[in-house]
Amino acid sequence: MARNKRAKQLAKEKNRVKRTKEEWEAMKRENPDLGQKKGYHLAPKSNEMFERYYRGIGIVPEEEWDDFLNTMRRPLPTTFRVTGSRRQAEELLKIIKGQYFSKFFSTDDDQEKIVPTQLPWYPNGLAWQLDFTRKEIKNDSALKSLHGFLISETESGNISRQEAVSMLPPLLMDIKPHHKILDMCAAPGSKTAQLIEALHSDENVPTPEGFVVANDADNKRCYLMTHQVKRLQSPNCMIVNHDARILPNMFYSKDNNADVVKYDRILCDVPCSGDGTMRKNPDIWSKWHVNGGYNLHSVQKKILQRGLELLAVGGRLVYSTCSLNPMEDEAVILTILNMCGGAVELVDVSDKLTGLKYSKGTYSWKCMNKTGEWYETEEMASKQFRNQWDTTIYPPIITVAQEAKLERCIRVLPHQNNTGAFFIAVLEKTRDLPWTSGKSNRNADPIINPSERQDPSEKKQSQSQHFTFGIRGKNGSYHFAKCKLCGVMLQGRNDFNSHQGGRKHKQSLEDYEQTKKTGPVASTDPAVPVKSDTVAMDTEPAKPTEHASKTDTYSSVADPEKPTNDCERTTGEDTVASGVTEVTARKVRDEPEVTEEREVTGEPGVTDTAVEPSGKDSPPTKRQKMDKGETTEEKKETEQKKEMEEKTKPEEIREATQQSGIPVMVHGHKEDPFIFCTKDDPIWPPIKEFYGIGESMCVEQIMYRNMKRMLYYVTEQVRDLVVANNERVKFINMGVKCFSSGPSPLVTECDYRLSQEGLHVIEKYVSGRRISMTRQDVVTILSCENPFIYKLSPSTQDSVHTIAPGSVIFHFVPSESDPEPCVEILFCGWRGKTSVRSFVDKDQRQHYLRMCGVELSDIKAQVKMMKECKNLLEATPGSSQVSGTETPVGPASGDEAEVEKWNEEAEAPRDPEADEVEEEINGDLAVESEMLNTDNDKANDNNEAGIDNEENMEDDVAESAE
Ligand SMILES: C[S@@+](CC[C@H](N)C(=O)[O-])C[C@H]1O[C@@H](n2cnc3c(N)ncnc32)[C@H](O)[C@@H]1O
Repeated sequence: MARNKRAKQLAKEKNRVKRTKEEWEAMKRENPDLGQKKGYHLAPKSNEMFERYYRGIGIVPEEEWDDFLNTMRRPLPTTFRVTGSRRQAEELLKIIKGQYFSKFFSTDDDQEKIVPTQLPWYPNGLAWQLDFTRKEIKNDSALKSLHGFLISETESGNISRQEAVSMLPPLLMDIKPHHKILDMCAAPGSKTAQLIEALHSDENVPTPEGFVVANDADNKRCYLMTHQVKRLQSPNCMIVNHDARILPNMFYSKDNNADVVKYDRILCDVPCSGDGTMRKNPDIWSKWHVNGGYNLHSVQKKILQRGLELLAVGGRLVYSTCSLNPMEDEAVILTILNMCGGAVELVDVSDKLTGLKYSKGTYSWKCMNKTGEWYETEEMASKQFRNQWDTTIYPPIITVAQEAKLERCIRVLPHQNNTGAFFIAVLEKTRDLPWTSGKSNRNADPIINPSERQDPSEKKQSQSQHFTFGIRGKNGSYHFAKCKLCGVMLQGRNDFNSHQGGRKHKQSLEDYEQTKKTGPVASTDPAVPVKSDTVAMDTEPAKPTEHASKTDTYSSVADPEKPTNDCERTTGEDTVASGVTEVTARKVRDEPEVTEEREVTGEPGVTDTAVEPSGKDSPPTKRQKMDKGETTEEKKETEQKKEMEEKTKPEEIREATQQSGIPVMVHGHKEDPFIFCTKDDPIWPPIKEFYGIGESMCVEQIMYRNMKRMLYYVTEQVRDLVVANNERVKFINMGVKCFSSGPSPLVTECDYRLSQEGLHVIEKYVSGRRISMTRQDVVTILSCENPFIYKLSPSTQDSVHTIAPGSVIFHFVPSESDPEPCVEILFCGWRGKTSVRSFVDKDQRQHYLRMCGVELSDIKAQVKMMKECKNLLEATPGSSQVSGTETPVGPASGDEAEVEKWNEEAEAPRDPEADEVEEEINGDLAVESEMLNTDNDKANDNNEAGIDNEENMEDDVAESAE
C-alpha cells in the first residue's frame, strides 16, 4: 500500500519536473540566448507558485504588489559601508566623495545619471548604495575606477561590500566592547565582520575584553569565513564548526565546576529559503517551492531555541532570515516565544531604524500546499499535509500574536528601500528559560533535549490542572490550549498530546516549585505573563483576513531617494546567498523523499515541533534518525564527522601532549593543532630581546600551528576559552599573525619578522625597531620596491641608521602642518644595508598611498605616457642604458649602488605571503621603475607604483566582471 503511494507520488513529482523542463525548452525556443550565454541574469524571473503564495498570504499590501514584483525582478544595487577607525573612515569617505562620486554628479548630458544614495539609517553616514549594471561598469570609466577602488579597499578591510539589509541585524545588537558575542550561523561572515567591527568600535577601548565566536555547520564555509574575518585582523574572534542546534556549551575553565559561558549578544542568522535574495540570485526564481519554508521551519526553531539557551539573562538575540516567508519568520518566533513562557520578549527597535521603510511583523498567515490549496488552521489541512509538517506552521489566533507583540518584528520588502527582502526579530531574555535551571552542568550539555533528563514515571500530569483551553475545532477537540505552568501555547492535537505527556511541562513545574521556594522571579505567575482568560475563549478562530491588513508600511523619515535604474550588481556577498540557495534547493529536492519515508514508517506524528522542546523538537537521536531517514544535510554532516574522526588520531595527539608538556588541540578535519606558547617557551626570548617587547605582552597568548612558522596572537579571554574547551569545541581558526619565521644572514639574533596582519595589535608592546618618518617617506617606501636609504628624508635616514638590519616598524604620525588626508600610518618593513622595503600587501599598500593623498587613478595616464616614452627610447638607436630595462631581474650593469643593493636584497628574507602579492604588484614593471628612475625622481617612483596598482585594479575589475 505504502509502496503504491510512493510510486504514485514519484510519478507525480516526475511529471512536475518534466513540465518544468518543457516550459524551459519552450522558453528557450522563444529566446535562443536563454541558457546559451554565460550569465545567470538570463534565468526566467517568474514562478507561478511563488506569486500565488505571496499574493495569497498578504504580507505585501495589494496596492503595492506590482511594485514589489517588479522590484524583485530587478538586479540589486551595490552597497558598501566604510569601516576602520573613525579617522580613517572619515578620510576614506572624503576620498570616495571627492574622487569618485563627484564624477557621477557632473552631468554634462541629459542622460539619467547614477546617484549614490546614503543609507539614512546607517550610523555616521558611512553606508552607501549605487544602482548600476555590469554593462555600465564596463562602459563607464568613472564606475570602473570606483569598482576597482571598492574591491581593493574591501580586501584591505577598510570597506565592506555588503547588502544593505544584511547590515541591519548587527546594528540592532547594540554591541559593547565587553560583550561575549555568538554568531550561530556565521559563514561566509559578512555579519561576523560587522560584529567584530562593532566590538572594536570604541576607540577608548583599544583592547576589548569581549569576543566573537563565529560558528557554522559547514566546514568549507568556515574556511570562507576565515578569509573574511582575517581582513578585520582581530585577536578577539574564534571560528568554530558545529551544528548550531546542538552547539556545545563552553566553560570558563577546565574545572568541573566552572561556569558555562552565557553570551551577551547572539546573532541567529539562520539558514533559510533565501527568497529575499532573488534580486541577487535570480536562479532562486525557478527553484522556489512552497515546501522550502515548511522544511526549514523546524531547523530554524531548533537553532533559535539553542540560541536562547546560550543567551545570558538580560542578553539580546537577533533572529534574522533573508526570507519573506512567515513560516521561517513569525511562525518560528511565535513558537519559541510561547515555549519560553515569558522569559523572552520581542524588543521594540523602531527608534533605531530612522529612515528605513519596513513592514511590521504580521499576526497572521495561511498555509498553502504544493497544489495551491490554502489552510488557515491545522484542522482544515489535509491529513497528508498535517502529517508532513510541524504543527507550529499554522497561524495563531490574533490574541496570541498580539500578546507576543509580533508587530515588533521587522520585514523589509524589496520595493520599500530598493534592497533585498529581510526579516528581523530582536529578542531579550528577561529570566531563565522554563526548562533550564540557570546554570548548566557539563553532562547536560547542550540543553537541547531537557525531556531526556526526566524521570519517565513522573510524566503523567492532570490535563485540567495544568491547561487553559482555547478554541474548539469542528470535531470537538481543542486546537488551542495554554499550559498554566510554563505558558506554552499549544496549537493542535500533536502539540497538546506531547505537552500533556508532561516532559517539558514537568520541568516547568519543577522550576515553578523551585521558584516558589527560592523567591519570586516574577511577581505573579512564574512563567506566564499572559492572563489565562485572555486565551480561554471558546470562540471562532480569528480570520486571517483580519490580520493581513496589519502589515503596515512605515516610513519614519522622508522618503530617501530611490534609484530606479534597471541594473545588475556585484557584491562581496554572493557567497552568502549561494549557500542559502543550496540549502533551499536541496530541501525542495529532498521533500518528496522525506515525506514518503515518514509515511512508510507509519509515523504521522513524527513531525518535530518546537512547542515541545522535550524530545520532539530536539535533534533526532540516532534511533529516530534510523526511523525517519536522514535528510541530505544530515547525511552530509554524518559523513563529515566520520571523515573528521578518521583524520584525527587521538593517540598521536596524546603522545605529542605528553612529550611537549603543553596543551595540544586538535579540531576539525585537516586541522593542524593549535599550540599555545608557555612562559618558558624557548621561542620567545630572542623575539622579546630583538624587538624590545615589554613584560606586559603575555607570551601565553601566542599560538602556533605545526612548524612554528607563523605566530598568532589572541586575547587573554580567547586563549582561556580555547584552552578550557579544546576537547568539546571544534575550533577552526583564531588569532592574528604577528610574527613569521624568515631567517636572514643579515640578522643572527632573531629568526622572526613582524607581520603586518597583527601589527596594530602588538605594536604597543614593541619599543625597539621603530622608524618614525615623514609622509613623503611613506610614499617613497610604498611606491618603490627597494628604495635606497638616501632617498628618504634626512631625519628618517638618521632614524634608520640607528637600527641594525632586520624587520622594522615604519611609523608616520601626522602633524598639524601635514595636508589632508591626515591619518596615522603604521606598517611593517625591512631595513637592509643600504635600502629599505615594505612588507605590505597590494591592497593595503594602495590604501596607505591613498591615505597619503596619492591619487592612484590620475597616475595611470602619466605612467602610460612614460611607457610610451620608454618604448620610443628603446626604438631609438643608441639608447643602450634604457634597453637594459628589459632584463627583468638584476641591476643595470656598471651602476655600483644598484649592484650593492641587489646583492643585499638577495640576502634579505621575504615574507612568503607578502612575496606572492608583491610579485604580483611589482613584477617586471617595478623593476623597470627602479631602472627607469636614473634621475631619482620620486614623483616618477610614485607614478610607477600607480601603474602597477591601477593595472591590478583593472585585473580585479575584469575578474569580478567575469
Ligand atoms: C544565511 S547563511 C548565514 C550568513 C551569514 N550570517 C553572513 O552574514 O554572512 C546561513 C548559514 O547557516 C549555515 N547553517 C546551516 N545549517 C546550520 C546549522 N544547523 N548550524 C549552523 N549553521 C548552519 C549555512 O552553512 C550558512 O552558512
